[in-house]
Amino acid sequence: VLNYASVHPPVHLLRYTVVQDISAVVRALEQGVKKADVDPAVKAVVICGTNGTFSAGADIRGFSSIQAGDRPSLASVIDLIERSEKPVVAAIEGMALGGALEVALGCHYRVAHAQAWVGLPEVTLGLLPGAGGTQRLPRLIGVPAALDLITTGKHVLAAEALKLGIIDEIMEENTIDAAIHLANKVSGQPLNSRRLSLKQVQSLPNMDAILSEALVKVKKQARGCLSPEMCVQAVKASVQLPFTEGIRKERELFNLLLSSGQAKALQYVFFAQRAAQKWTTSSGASWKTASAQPIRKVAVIGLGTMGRGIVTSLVKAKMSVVALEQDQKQLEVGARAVTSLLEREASKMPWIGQRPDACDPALLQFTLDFSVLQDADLVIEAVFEDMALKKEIFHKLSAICKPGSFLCTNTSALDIDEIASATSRPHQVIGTHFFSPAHVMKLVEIIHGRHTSPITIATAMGLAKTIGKIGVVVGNCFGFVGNRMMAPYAEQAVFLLEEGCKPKEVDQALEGFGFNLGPFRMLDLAGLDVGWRSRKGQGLTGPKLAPGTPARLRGRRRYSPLPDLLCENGRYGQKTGRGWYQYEKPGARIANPDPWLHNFLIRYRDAHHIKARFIDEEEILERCLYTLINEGFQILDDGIASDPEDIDVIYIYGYGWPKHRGGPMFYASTIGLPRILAKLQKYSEAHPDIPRMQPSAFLKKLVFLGNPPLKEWMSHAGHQSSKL
Ligand SMILES: CCCCCCCCCCCCC[C@H](O)CC(=O)SCCNC(=O)CCNC(=O)[C@H](O)C(C)(C)COP(=O)(O)OP(=O)(O)OC[C@H]1O[C@@H](n2cnc3c(N)ncnc32)[C@H](O)[C@@H]1OP(=O)(O)O
Ligand SMILES: NC(=O)c1ccc[n+]([C@@H]2O[C@H](COP(=O)([O-])OP(=O)(O)OC[C@H]3O[C@@H](n4cnc5c(N)ncnc54)[C@H](O)[C@@H]3O)[C@@H](O)[C@H]2O)c1
Repeated sequence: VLNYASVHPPVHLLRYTVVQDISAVVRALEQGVKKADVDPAVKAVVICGTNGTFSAGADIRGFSSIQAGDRPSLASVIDLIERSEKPVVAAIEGMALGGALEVALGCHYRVAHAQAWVGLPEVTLGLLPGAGGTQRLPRLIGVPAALDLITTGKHVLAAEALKLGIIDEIMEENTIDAAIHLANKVSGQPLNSRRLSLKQVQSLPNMDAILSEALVKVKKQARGCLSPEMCVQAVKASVQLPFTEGIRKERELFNLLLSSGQAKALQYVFFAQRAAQKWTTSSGASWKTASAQPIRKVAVIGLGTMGRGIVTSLVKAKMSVVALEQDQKQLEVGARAVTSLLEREASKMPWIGQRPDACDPALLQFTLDFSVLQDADLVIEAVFEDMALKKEIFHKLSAICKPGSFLCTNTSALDIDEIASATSRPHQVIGTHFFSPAHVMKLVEIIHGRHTSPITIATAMGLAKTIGKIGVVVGNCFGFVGNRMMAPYAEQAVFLLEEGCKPKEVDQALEGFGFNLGPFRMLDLAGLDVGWRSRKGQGLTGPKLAPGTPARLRGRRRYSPLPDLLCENGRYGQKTGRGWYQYEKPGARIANPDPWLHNFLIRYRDAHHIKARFIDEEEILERCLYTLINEGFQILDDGIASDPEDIDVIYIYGYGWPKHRGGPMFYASTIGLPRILAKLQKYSEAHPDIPRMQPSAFLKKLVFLGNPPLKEWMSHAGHQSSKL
C-alpha cells in the first residue's frame, strides 16, 4: 500500500495499490483518513489507485480466512471516511469493484475516467456487499437500479454510472487532477447532503411490489443459490430500517452467506474457470510454448441446430464467416435462421446498433461452393453425426483449404483421430465441441487427437476466447468429458423409470438440486432421435442388433429399450410435440405429463415382469449424480481431463450444473469421497448388471489415501495414461 501525503497541498492524496492483504488496506485507509482529519494543513482528501486502476476489490483467495467478525472493520473505515469534516473525493480509474466501490460510496464525491467501470460483483461470489454497499447504493440511485446492480453483480461503464447517479463527473483524461480540482473547489462547503448514510431511500408508491417481485425473480433464476435472495433482503432493509439497523442486517446476512458453503463453491468456480484457460498437454505444451494463430476468416459447414448458433457467435464477435450447406433449400433455411438469431441478439444489445459494422452482411457469406472455403483460416464442420460423412468432408477440406488452415469438428462424441485420418494434415485437426444453443452456451470442449499440434490447440482456445466462450482442453474418447459423464446419468434416469418413477419425479428431484432442466426435459429439448441415431450406429438397437438379443441386456450389461421404443413411436421430444412429456404442439416448450406415457410404462413393466416400487428423492439423486461423478473419476484416471476443475467448468458452463454447488467433482469433495464410494458400492451390489455403478479404481484409491482435498487428487492419478 502506497500512501502519498500532500502531493498537491492542501489536498491529501491517498493512493492505494491492488488489494491483496485486506486488513493491511483497511488499516492503511484508516490511518490515512485519520491523519488527514487532524492535519490542519489538509483541506480535502482524494482517494485513488495506482497504475490506472482504483481497485478490483478484495483478494478472493483471502476470503477463506475472513472470519465473520472481520467484516465491520472495512465498514467502520468507510464510516470514518463519510464522517470526515474534510471533503473526500474518489478518483476512479480502471475499475472500482466490490469493496472498492463501497469505499467510493463512502466518499463525498466520485469522479471517474470515461473508460472506467464499477460494480458490486459479490453476489457472483456467493456473498453480498457487506461494507455498507447494500445500504448506501439504494440511497444514492434508488431501489430498482440498486437491486439490479446488487442482485446481478453486473459491471457498468462510467457513462451509465453517471446516468444512474453513482458518479458525479466523468473525465476523458487526468481523472486524479480533476478529482483534486473538485476537492479544492468543494473544500469548506457543508457535507451532510453528500453523506449517503444520512439520506433517505427515495420512496416509491409500489415499493412493496418492487421488492417482492425482485425476490420472486431471483428465486426463479437462482434455483437454490442463496446470495441473490440475501441481496434482496439487504436492500429491503435499506428501505425499512434506519441506516445503522440496516447495516446490522447487512452484516447478519453477510455472515450467514460466508458460512453457507455456497460462497466457497462459487469462489472455487471463479478460479477453476481461469485455471481451465491455462491448458497443458502431457508433452508439456502450453501457452508458453504455443501461440494462437490469427484467425480472420472462419468457414462453418452445416447450418442446422449447431451450425447456425456457431455462425451467430462468430459474427457477433465481428469475425468474417462463410457458411456452407448441402443444397439450396437448406442454405436458405439456415440463412434465415442465422439472420433471425442475429436480429434477436442485436435487439438484446441496443448499443450494437450504434456500431456501423455490427452484423455487417460483408462479414457473412452463404454458399454451396466448397472452393470458397480455400482461403478460410479455420473451418468448423457441423454436419450430421455420421463418421462416413464427416470423413468425406474432411478429405475434401484437406484438398481444398490452404495449407495453414485449421480443421475443426463439432462432433459430440466421435473419434477425432479417425476424422483426422481422412486428411493429409492430422496435426491441424481438432474437436471444437460447442453446446446447444451455441450462440448462448459458454462452453467449448477443445478435443485434441493423437496428432493435434500445440499451435492448433492454442488457436482453438484463442478462437473460443475471441468469441466470448470458455474453452476447456480435453482428450479424445467416445463422448469426451461432458457427454461421457452424461451417459451414465441419463441411463440411471431411464432405469429409474423402469423401476417405478415417472419422468416428472426424476426431473423434479434434479431441478430441486439446482439443474435448470431435469434429464427428461433436457432429452426432450435436445431431441430423442439424436441418441437413437447414435445407439443404432453403435449396434445397440436397429438393424445392426444381433437377432435374439434380450430386450433389456446388451452383453451382460443392463440396457433399457425405453428411449428406442419412444422413437419408434415417433416421439422425438419437443420437435414432434411428444417425447417423455407431451407438448401443446410440435416445437412448444411447456412439458406436460402424458397419460399415454404413464400407461405405456405400466404395460412395459408388466411385459418385463418388473414390480414398480416407490423410489425416494435421495435414491434418485444419488443414483443419477454419483454415477456421473464416478465416471468423472474414471476420466481423471484415464487422463481425458487434466484436473477436476476442468470437469467442473465443463459441467457448469455446458450442462447447467448449479454453479453454487461448484461442479460435480467439487460437489463430491463436499459430500466426502468415502460416502460417495459407500453409496456406489451399495447400489452396484443391488444392480450388478450396471457396470458404470461399480466404483472407479481412482475413487477407491483416493478413499484409501484418506480422502485428500480436491487440489491433491491429481498427484495420485495414473499420469502414464494421460491423453492430454
Ligand atoms: C483505492 C482504494 C481502494 C480501496 C479498496 C478497498 C477494498 C478493501 C476490501 C476489503 C474487503 C471487503 C470485501 C468486499 O466487500 C467484497 C469484495 O471486494 S469481493 C471482490 C470483488 N471483486 C471481484 O469480484 C473482481 C473479480 N475479478 C474480476 O472480475 C476480473 O478478474 C477482473 C478484475 C475484471 C479482471 O479481469 P481480466 O482482465 O479478464 O483478468 P482475469 O479475470 O483473468 O484475472 C487476472 C488474474 O487476477 C486474478 N484475480 C482477479 N480478481 C481477483 C480477486 N478479486 N481476487 C484474487 N484474484 C483475482 C485472477 O484469478 C487471475 O489470476 P490467475 O487465476 O490467472 O492466476
Ligand atoms: N444438436 C445438439 O444439441 C448438438 C450439440 C453438440 C454437438 N452436436 C453435433 O453437432 C453436429 C451437428 O449437429 P446438429 O444438431 O446441428 O445437426 P442438424 O441435423 O441440425 O444439422 C446438420 C446440418 O448439416 C447439413 N449437412 C449435412 N450434410 C452436409 C454436407 N455434405 N455439406 C454441408 N452441409 C451438410 C444439413 O443440411 C443440416 O442442416 C453433429 O456432429 C452433432 O453431434 C449437436
